[in-house]
Amino acid sequence: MSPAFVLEVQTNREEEELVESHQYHDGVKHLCERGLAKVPRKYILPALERPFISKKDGATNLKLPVIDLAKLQGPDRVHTLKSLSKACEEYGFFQLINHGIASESVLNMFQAARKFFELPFEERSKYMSKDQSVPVRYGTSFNQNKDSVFCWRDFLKLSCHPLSDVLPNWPSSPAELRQAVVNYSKETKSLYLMLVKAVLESLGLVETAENADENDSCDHLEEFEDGSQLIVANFYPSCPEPDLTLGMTPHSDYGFLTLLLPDEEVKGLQIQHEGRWVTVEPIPNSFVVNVGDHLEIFSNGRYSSVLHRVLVNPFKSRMSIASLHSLPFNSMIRPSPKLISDANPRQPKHVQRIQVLLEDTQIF
Ligand SMILES: O=C(O)CCC(=O)C(=O)O
Ligand SMILES: [Fe+2]
Repeated sequence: MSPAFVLEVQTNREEEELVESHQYHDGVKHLCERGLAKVPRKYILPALERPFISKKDGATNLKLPVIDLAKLQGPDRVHTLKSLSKACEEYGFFQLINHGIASESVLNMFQAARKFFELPFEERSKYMSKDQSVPVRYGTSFNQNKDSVFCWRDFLKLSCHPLSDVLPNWPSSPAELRQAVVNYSKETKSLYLMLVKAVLESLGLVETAENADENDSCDHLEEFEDGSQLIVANFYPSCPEPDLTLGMTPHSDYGFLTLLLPDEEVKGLQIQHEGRWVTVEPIPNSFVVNVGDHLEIFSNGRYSSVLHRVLVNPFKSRMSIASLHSLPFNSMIRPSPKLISDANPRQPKHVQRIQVLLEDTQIF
């Protein structure tokens, strides 16, 4: 074979890959709409990273520890705080029931997000951007600018703080989206603040509700009130070969807490627990809440930001809505001094696990 011929074949292949990779950047939904019988090479994970490599993986469904918000606010608070602490230490996850957010608000949020994903590609693609700091971003995979293998997910990310600044940038279509996200983000923010208060209390950083000096606990909460909030709508189309790819590859969330509404009909979220992948069984009308990297750092490793991932399936698309919360942009996240002691020294290893970092958040 002449060198010129080899070069030509190589160039053609590179060109093909370029054309292909452009298609992949348009998202999985767009790709599936054109009909797919097989998973394209770009989404095929190396054999050892595929979802069903071990028989044990995913064989068990897991009922996460349940925290009842109504009990957290009543006479059972101290006992419930202990359960909260145990869940954050042992699982990094819990399900929150009786959360008080109206089902209408949840439904409207899901419906608006679903309608967004159903818009023609030209409309959705207006919000594609490489810039991670923009207040609205439609995209695909985990980080499409870095991933060598893509995951089977499209997303819409809406920055929610401060609302008055970001709102004019949010998609104007579908018509109901802005109002649905405003309502939902306000409700999840106040729920998050209740949970943060409980978390601080469970770590012994504020006094129990009955004894607390109002001003003292408010001081602590101010930074959290002004914190960042990102709402992420995830869409995972059904997949012809689900054992070759993942909706989201193993990751931990960057913030303090994530309040997740998983699809109630379609399972898919798996967490790493006791050395294996287990599938979360969502309880209807509840949130799945997880500890993020910033809380792991802040708690000096007492609470765990646990790896999780998402399976896809050949039958049905899946949706989830995540609300990720942390301190304001540019804040320093470091272990609370009260949680560092000779017996529990500062744990630098916990800082290294951060995988998704808001660009301006410093961690040291
Ligand atoms: O779709 C899910 O159940 C999980 C989504 C997730 O992990 C995330 O958005 O960070
Ligand atoms: Fe996550």
